Formats: sequence, C-alpha cells, structure tokens
Amino acid sequence: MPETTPRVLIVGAGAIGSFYGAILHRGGAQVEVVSRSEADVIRDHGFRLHSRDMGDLTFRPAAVHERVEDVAEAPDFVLLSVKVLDDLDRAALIRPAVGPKTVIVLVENGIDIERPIHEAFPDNPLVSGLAFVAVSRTGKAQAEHKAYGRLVIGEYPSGAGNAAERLSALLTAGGIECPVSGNLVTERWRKAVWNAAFNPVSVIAGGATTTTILDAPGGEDFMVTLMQEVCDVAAAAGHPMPEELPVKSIGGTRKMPPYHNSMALDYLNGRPMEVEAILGNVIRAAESHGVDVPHLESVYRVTKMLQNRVATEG
Ligand SMILES: NC(=O)C1=CN([C@@H]2O[C@H](COP(=O)(O)OP(=O)(O)OC[C@H]3O[C@@H](n4cnc5c(N)ncnc54)[C@H](OP(=O)(O)O)[C@@H]3O)[C@@H](O)[C@H]2O)C=CC1
Ligand SMILES: CC(C)(CO)C(=O)C(=O)O
Repeated sequence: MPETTPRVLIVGAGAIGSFYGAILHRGGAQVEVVSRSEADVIRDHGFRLHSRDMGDLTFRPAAVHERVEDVAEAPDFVLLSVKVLDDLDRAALIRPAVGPKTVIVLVENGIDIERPIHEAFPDNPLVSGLAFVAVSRTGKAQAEHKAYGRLVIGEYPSGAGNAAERLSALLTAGGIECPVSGNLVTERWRKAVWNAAFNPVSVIAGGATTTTILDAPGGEDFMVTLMQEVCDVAAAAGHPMPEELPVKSIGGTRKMPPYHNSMALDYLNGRPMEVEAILGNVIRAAESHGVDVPHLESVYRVTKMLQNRVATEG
C-alpha cells in the first residue's frame, strides 16, 4: 500500500522556513505555512525563491494560515523556524497545531533552545536541526538562497530515531544534504563555536562581514580567542571539541566570500537579535560550570548595550 504524503506545517516562514519548505515540497511533502504578515502575498504568488546553486525554488504551499489556531488538523511535522527571542513563547505558539503524534522540528540557532519545547511536549518526538546555509529575505514572501544548505538533524535529547530519518529522507529527496546525528547537542555546541563568536562581533563592528572582521588588525587572533572560550564551555558541559576547531574555522571562514551572518542582517535591518539564545546561553553555561570566559563576557555586555540602544533610541 503506498504511504500517505507527509504533511509539514512551517511556523516562521521567513528565510529558513521558506527555503527548507521549498526543499520539502521538492522532496514530496505537502507543505503548509503559517504567516502572520505575508499570508495574502503567499496565497497570490507562492514563495518566490531564487537559489544561486539550485535555480528557481518558487513554490506554492498547499495551505496558508494566518494563525496557528487556524490549522484544523494536526500535521505529521511542525517545523519551527522563528527567531529565538526572549519575549516569544515558542511552545505556546505551536501548541494549537501539535497533535499526539506530531513530530516537532526546530531549525533555529542557539544553545539549549530545545529545552522549553521538550518540557512543553515531553511525549512528542523532537528533532533539532542546525542549518549551514546562507539565505535571506529580499522582499515580501521572497528570499534568496546564496550558498550551502546542509541541515544536520538529530533527535533531542539524543539519538537518531525514526522521526529524524523520515525527515532526512524528505530533505535528501528535495536536493540537500541532511545527515542524522545521534548526538545533536554536541553538534549544536560545535556550531555555537562559530555563531557565539562571529554573530555578536559582526554586530558590535556595525554589521560587519566575515572578511571585515578577519582583516582587521588582530581580527583573526581575537576570533580564535572567542572561539576557544566557547570550546572551553562546551568541554565543561560534556561536549569536548577538537583542539584545532577554532583555527580550522578561521580557515573555512576565509574561504567564504564576505558574508553577513543572520544576526548582522537583523542588526542592519533594525530587527530583534537572538543575543540570549546564541551568546547569553553560552555565558550562563560558563557560569554554571565555573568556566572563565572574559572575552565572551565583554562581547556579551557590549552587544546587550547595543541591543538596548536599538530598543530605546531606535
Ligand atoms: N537566515 C540564515 O541564513 C540562517 C538562519 N538561521 C537561524 O534560523 C532561524 C530563523 O532565521 P531566519 O529564517 O533567518 O529568520 P527570519 O526573520 O527570516 O524569519 C522568521 C520568521 O518567523 C516569523 N515569526 C516570528 N514570530 C512569529 C510569530 N509570533 N508568529 C508567527 N510567525 C512569526 C516571522 O514573521 P514576520 O515576517 O511576520 O515577522 C518570519 O517569517 C533563526 O534561529 C536563525 O538564527 C540559521 C542559519 C542560517
Ligand atoms: C552558519 C551561519 C553563518 C549561516 O549558515 C549562521 O548560522 C548564521 O547566519 O547565523
């Protein structure tokens, strides 16, 4: 008997949600979206998505909902790809669409961002994802995929179970690399080594690209120092990183064209930034494990000042 087409609901249909939504659509899933501010445009034109590597990824979702409450039947997968911000209760946001068998998928940056979702839905499979992709919004329901695309997924708190394998098969069929890791939290720390250092520094430097950061006098050494502090925290939290990771990451970053990470883009566009999810949670882990992170601490303080300035002075 043929299997039924899996239904995926994307909550947070911005750059990441529309890109992986397009890939899932190509992979054979029935993709629906929740869009609070662009529903009409998506209904009229679909998502207009251009990929430098994959060509035209434009697609029309099977259904467009303005609110999660409007979703009548629980989907097989809810893929959450909103920014992880202090004032947003992500569990409450998706609750109306989560049925007893729904697999919850997170494609979001940050450390320890699974915990509130796992606590709210302890009986649902939770798949956590790390997106190595450069995609940004270019207009209403429009995005440009500039490079990469690999999505590393795994079940939370650990394991590589059936839910992750089913999702990986869909994304692979859609044309991206989607390895399943049995130790996703370690992978999250590995990604945080880059994000916790580069994202806030790009903001402090006024929305700087990777190249601007690394070309500044002492830039490379400073970034290695920050990344090493993240590695120290990761090790204390039970996720040791390879010794050469910071230096190797600089080499990899050097090979990329000048690049604005997602926090730099948020800063430049006056949008809220994921400072707590990406850096604050690393600082808190350092405190709880007694690890000294003086450089990260300074970067955190200054980024918070900047965030306050944007919030209060515009
Ligand atoms: N962009 C990238 O290249 C990468 C991003 N990431 C991570 O992926 C995650 C998503 O980032 P990205 O896609 O860039 O972010 P975007 O800002 O492009 O998209 C976020 C989406 O979430 C929606 N949203 C926010 N709050 C709500 C809400 N309460 N109800 C309904 N919808 C909501 C926004 O809608 P609205 O337009 O109405 O605000 C928007 O469509 C982040 O954690 C980011 O760090 C990771 C790797 C790379
Ligand atoms: C890894 C990177 C830089 C994009 O893939 C990212 O996570 C971001 O933009 O925040």
